Order: sequence, then C-alpha cells, then structure tokens
Amino acid sequence: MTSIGIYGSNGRMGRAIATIAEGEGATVAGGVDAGGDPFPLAQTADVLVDFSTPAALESHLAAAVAARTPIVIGTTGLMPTHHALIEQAADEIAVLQTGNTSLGVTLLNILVREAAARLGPDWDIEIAEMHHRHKVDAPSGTALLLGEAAAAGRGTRLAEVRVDSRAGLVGARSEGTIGFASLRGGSVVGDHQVIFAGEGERIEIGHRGEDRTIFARGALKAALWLAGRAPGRYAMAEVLGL
Ligand SMILES: NC(=O)C1=CN([C@@H]2O[C@H](COP(=O)(O)OP(=O)(O)OC[C@H]3O[C@@H](n4cnc5c(N)ncnc54)[C@H](OP(=O)(O)O)[C@@H]3O)[C@@H](O)[C@H]2O)C=CC1
Ligand SMILES: O=C(O)C1=N[C@H](C(=O)O)C[C@H](O)C1
Repeated sequence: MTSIGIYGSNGRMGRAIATIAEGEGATVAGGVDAGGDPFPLAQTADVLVDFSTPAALESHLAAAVAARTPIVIGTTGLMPTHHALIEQAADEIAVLQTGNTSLGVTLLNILVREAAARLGPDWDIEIAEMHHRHKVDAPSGTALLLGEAAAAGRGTRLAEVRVDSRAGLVGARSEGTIGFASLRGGSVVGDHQVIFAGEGERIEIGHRGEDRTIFARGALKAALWLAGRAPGRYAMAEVLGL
C-alpha cells in the first residue's frame, strides 16, 4: 500500500485523513506538527500531504524536494511568494496544490468558469463563504479558487479584479470586479456560494461541506494518484477525471 506522510497531522484535517486512510487504500507513514522536522518523514513516505500553515510551507517543500517525494498541498492562506515556491518545487517533483480537495467543489469550479465565460461582463460576480470559528484565513482558499475560475472564464486574472470586502462609503461597484464576503461562526465545515447578478435576475451556484471527510477523501485520492508521477503541477480535475 502507498504510505502517506501528513504535515499537520494533529489538526482537524490531519486527523480526518488518518481516520479514513486505510479504507482508501493507504497507510500513514507518520506525521509532523509545529516544531517537528519535516525531512525524515519526506524520506520515508511515498507521498506527502500538507494541511498545516503557510509559514511551514517553505520547509515542507524543501523536505519534499530533497527526498524527491510528491506532495499534495491543501493548506490555504497562501501568498504569491508561496505560489512561486510551489512553481519552483514542481520543476523537481510532482505537486498538486488546491484550496479544496472535494469532488463537489472541483466540479463547481468547472461550472463557475463555464458560467463566467458564457455570461458577459455586465453580470456581476460575488463570492460568499462561511466557515467555523477557528478558521484563520479569509477569503477561504476555495473562494479564491472559485474566483480564479470566474476570472479565467472571463479571460482575466483574479489579482486584477479582486475586491476582498466592503465597508463604509466605498462607492458604486466597478464593472468586471469579483467581490468576496467571508463569514465565520460555529462549526460550519465550509459553505461557498457564487452569485452571478444580472439586470433583473440572479444565478446562484454553490457547495456546502457537511463533513471534513469529503476533503480527506479527495486528498487521499490525490496523494495515491500523485505517487510515482513525473515532476510537474497537477490538478484535482485530473485526479477525479472531470
Ligand atoms: N484544501 C482543502 O480541501 C482544505 C484545506 N484546509 C486547510 O488546511 C489547513 C489546516 O486546516 P485544519 O486542519 O482545519 O487546521 P488545524 O489548525 O486544525 O491544524 C493545523 C495543523 O498544522 C500544524 N502545524 C502548525 N505549524 C506547523 C509546522 N510548522 N509544521 C507542521 N505542522 C504544523 C498544527 O500543529 P500544532 O497543533 O502543533 O500547532 C496543526 O496540527 C488550513 O490552511 C485550512 O484552510 C482545510 C480543509 C480542507
Ligand atoms: O479551513 C477550513 O476548514 C477549510 N479550508 C479550505 C478553504 O480555505 O477553502 C477548504 C474548506 O472550505 C475548509
């Protein structure tokens, strides 16, 4: 069986992955948490999964590259510097980075891109998300993933049209922007809604995560699929055959 090394193994996601690993055809090679050394685990595992914190990503990638071990990165709150490090690592090893490993969001991403491409720029796009009270980053990685898909559908880049939140006298909406709203509270696993608002009508498509198992299952599928692959960037849609 393929052995999985978990960065962030004591966290909500790390525990969810370990719980279902055997049923998905994987064994757990071990885990690393805050203060741990990521290098030995990278040497022993067939493939790594990272659900930890952005601050740890650089050392996790260095360990994966040194051991030539593929890595699935689910950690969110990543900055452009992290994405540059991921690109560099993908020259050496197989890497899959996504803000959401679930089947539902992977399909939603495709639908959002398609809708944005077919609807003109006079349809305003807003993305709302809600998560549990412990979540530390906003907008969520999934919201940004969906925003990238919407922007790509329109032939633009999210960085050029992103509006993160509104408060006070912000003025009328600028055409072509993509807005984000983040709510936090309780134990919500992860809800996302993409709203296409036109003149006199609205289209709303979304996803509600009811259990972290959906992310854990997707992460394990991705890890098993990635093990033994050639260096490069890979995507959840490829893993799931969508
Ligand atoms: N892509 C996806 O589908 C999903 C992504 N996520 C993302 O995954 C990440 C983790 O989420 P969640 O499990 O809820 O968070 P938790 O806070 O529950 O867990 C984070 C874990 O990371 C560990 N950690 C902190 N620093 C380091 C370090 N330097 N090296 C290794 N491990 C470290 C923590 O260890 P310690 O306890 O010792 O501090 C903890 O075990 C978040 O960014 C979240 O947004 C979540 C769900 C799905
Ligand atoms: O922190 C979480 O819990 C989640 N994080 C991911 C995100 O930022 O989108 C995925 C999921 O929504 C749960």
